[in-house]
Amino acid sequence: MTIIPVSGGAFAAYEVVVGRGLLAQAGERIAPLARGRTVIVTDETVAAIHAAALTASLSAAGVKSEIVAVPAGEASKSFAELERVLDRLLEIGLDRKDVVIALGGGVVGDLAGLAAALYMRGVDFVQIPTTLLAQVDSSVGGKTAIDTPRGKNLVGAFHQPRLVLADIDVLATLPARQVKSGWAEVLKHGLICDAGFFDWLAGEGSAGAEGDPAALERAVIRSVEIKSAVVGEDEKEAGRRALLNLGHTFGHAVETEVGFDEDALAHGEAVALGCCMAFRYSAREGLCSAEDVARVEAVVAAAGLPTRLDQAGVFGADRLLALMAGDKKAEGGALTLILARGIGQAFVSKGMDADKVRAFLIEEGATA
Ligand SMILES: NC(=O)c1ccc[n+]([C@@H]2O[C@H](COP(=O)([O-])OP(=O)(O)OC[C@H]3O[C@@H](n4cnc5c(N)ncnc54)[C@H](O)[C@@H]3O)[C@@H](O)[C@H]2O)c1
Ligand SMILES: O=C(O)C(=O)C[C@@H](O)[C@H](O)[C@H](O)COP(=O)(O)O
Ligand SMILES: [Zn+2]
Repeated sequence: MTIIPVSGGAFAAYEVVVGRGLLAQAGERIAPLARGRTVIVTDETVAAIHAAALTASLSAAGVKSEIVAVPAGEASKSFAELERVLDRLLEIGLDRKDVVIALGGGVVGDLAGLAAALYMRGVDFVQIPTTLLAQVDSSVGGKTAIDTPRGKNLVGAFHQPRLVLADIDVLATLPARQVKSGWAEVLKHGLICDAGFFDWLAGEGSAGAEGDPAALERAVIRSVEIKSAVVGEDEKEAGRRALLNLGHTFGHAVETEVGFDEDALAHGEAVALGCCMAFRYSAREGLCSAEDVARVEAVVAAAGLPTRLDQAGVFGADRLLALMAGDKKAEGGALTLILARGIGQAFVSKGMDADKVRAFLIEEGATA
């Protein structure tokens, strides 16, 4: 078991516990945080597989729990589901000393975290991430949000969890496509700031993309270390945290354009494609080498993830550009992109020239 602290002057420090068999220990770890009552927000798929182990563990530690389950999938990051969850918390009579537990992937974590941020102006919440993506990324750092038809994560709050329990064993039930989707965010962490980690992911560590638990555990630990360091320094994305958005300006626009249909394109797949696009754009600007681009594409493809826009569908350049202009990193109407001088050397690039980005999108296969 590994404990990674997340701390920054701006928020109360908490721990991310990574290891095996943690669901069975959840009750004793959560009991000191909860006066006696918790509500587990989960999705219907995860509820059927993992909720019983959690409720048993809570009950053994003397912690009462109720379950609120939303439909599985990105469509649950909506105003309608947020309202339904908040109404259930009110109906249950949760008070300010009680705790919300998010048991699920990034969808549940983002939705339950936002509900916890809003309920009675904020109650504590614990993240128990059950997808690889949620363990390496979404459960850490306090970004919570829902989507709107105008774009991803446009309504949300920063609300840090009190505790994160990343149990590697729960990943055994995760479909292979979801493991690969989470792997994209792992690769992203290497691409941002750790070339040695990326080398390991490309070689020996690549077994993680196929679900090997030992490789997954190491990938989760290093990813959380990287994310914890960035978030501790810049909780609200005033600067350096934007690096964690590598691949997301392109990726979120494409996800929005496919109507948040994760069967067509899962979030991690969009990030994989977006990272390849960010590297190609960087090479086009003379910032990184063609060799770096080829390596990134090869490692992404070897993990069974998309590298090119046409693998996600047919898109209009102007429509993608308009969606990118609505990205939260845009300033004064100008796009911000996360670009790279090489593998492990990402940087924030503000004030991008929209005409250049449009020309690039057309080169990438978007229609004029
Ligand atoms: N807040 C952040 O910092 C942050 C970071 C990255 C991604 N995100 C968000 O996370 C979301 C994607 O999260 P995700 O990829 O985890 O998707 P998800 O939450 O939709 O989970 C994917 C699928 O796996 C199922 N599932 C979850 N755990 C399982 C398990 N152990 N066994 C079997 N099935 C399981 C779910 O029911 C779902 O059908 C996106 O909305 C993205 O925007 C947020
Ligand atoms: O934690 C962050 O910061 C990230 O950017 C992590 C991303 O992987 C994640 O998808 C996040 O939800 C994107 O945030 P957004 O601010 O671009 O909506
Ligand atoms: Zn992401």
